[in-house]
Amino acid sequence: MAEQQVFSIASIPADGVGKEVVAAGRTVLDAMAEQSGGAFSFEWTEFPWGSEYYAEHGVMMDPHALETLEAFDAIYFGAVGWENVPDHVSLWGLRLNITQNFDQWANVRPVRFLPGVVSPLRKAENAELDWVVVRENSEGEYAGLGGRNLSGRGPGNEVAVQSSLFTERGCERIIRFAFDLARTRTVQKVSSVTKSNAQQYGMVLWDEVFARVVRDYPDVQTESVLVDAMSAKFVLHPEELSVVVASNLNADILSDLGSALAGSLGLAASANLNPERRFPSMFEPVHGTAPDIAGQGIANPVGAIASAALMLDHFGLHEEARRLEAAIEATTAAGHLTRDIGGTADTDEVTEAIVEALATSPASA
Ligand SMILES: NC(=O)c1ccc[n+]([C@@H]2O[C@H](COP(=O)([O-])OP(=O)(O)OC[C@H]3O[C@@H](n4cnc5c(N)ncnc54)[C@H](O)[C@@H]3O)[C@@H](O)[C@H]2O)c1
Ligand SMILES: O=C(O)C[C@@H](O)C(=O)O
Ligand SMILES: [K+]
Ligand SMILES: [Mn+2]
Repeated sequence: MAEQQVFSIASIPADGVGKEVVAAGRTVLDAMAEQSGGAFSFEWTEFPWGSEYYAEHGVMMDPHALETLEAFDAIYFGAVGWENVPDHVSLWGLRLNITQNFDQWANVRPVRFLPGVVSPLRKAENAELDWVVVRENSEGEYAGLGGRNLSGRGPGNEVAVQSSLFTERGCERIIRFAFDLARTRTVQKVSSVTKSNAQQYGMVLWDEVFARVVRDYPDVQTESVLVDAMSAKFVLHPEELSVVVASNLNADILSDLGSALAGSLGLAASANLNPERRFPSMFEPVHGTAPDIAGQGIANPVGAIASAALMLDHFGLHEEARRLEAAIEATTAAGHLTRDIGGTADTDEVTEAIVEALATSPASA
């Protein structure tokens, strides 16, 4: 028998529904390991970092957290943000602390339409819709550059500067990533998104890099679209999309729009990748902590479980990743739906249904 593959995963459920959906994802992955008959398994270490940790320690994560996390094969993340901590403190203290320090510069966010889930898009009824947002995840509007109270102008006159950073290397690596991804897809097309009519420095640089990189991929269709027009295109002509590459903030917004069009924020998966594999990559649902429904056991676990499928891909377990995606589809098709997508099932029921769907499809390993 082949040697058992053991993957060590740091889980950081953090806050709100993050805890509920990470628990669901772990249940599913452990069931898959069990079904593999010993071919692979997951060694979990859970970290208590997040807003409750902040209340106790005054920091979002342990001061040595990054050193600790470096040893893992991957990070499985929930969501961060709660009312006791300002959102910019919790986000920078946890999610962005990890993505930026581990140079997880490519954030892959597929927009997937699932059987049995009603989309608010009329087009979804008669077109095969399937696209992926590639988010630049290391610079742009999230460079963290700026400051407040620059010259002590006195009460009522405060000023703040928030600068974007665009580097030629940063643009080039994410644009090439988008093209390489497009080559693996049925429709080989890359749509580049900026706002370069107004943002005349950084986003013009992005456009110029895009125009240069395009020449290396003559087999791939391309377009350059302004972000306001792209948001309309998501709604009116989504069938024309395959890979959509955009800066950090623009892609953040577009990916929530994409999830909503597919039916709910609770469905969308994401991978924060360090493609060089110098650091661990991090897998998390696109959504946040959903304070309005947290603690009730009704969160949609599909986004987190589909993120686990992206993690399986990262481990090289591609057939298992496809098997998990098929199990998610079988589950929604059979009507196991949480409330956000019009059903009545709770988190555990959907999770169990996915585990059962896996049990009836043969393991590949
Ligand atoms: N990556 C992250 O950790 C991340 C992402 C987004 C927001 N946040 C944080 O989360 C907090 C809440 O932010 P928000 O309200 O803007 O966005 P949100 O994604 O938490 O919630 C927006 C809406 O989507 C719904 N929703 C989200 N996930 C769901 C799920 N799994 N199942 C069913 N419904 C779901 C919520 O109930 C809410 O109505 C803030 O503190 C914010 O900073 C964190
Ligand atoms: O933009 C962020 O980093 C927070 C959140 O909105 C996300 O999509 O991860
Ligand atoms: K998240
Ligand atoms: Mn977001």
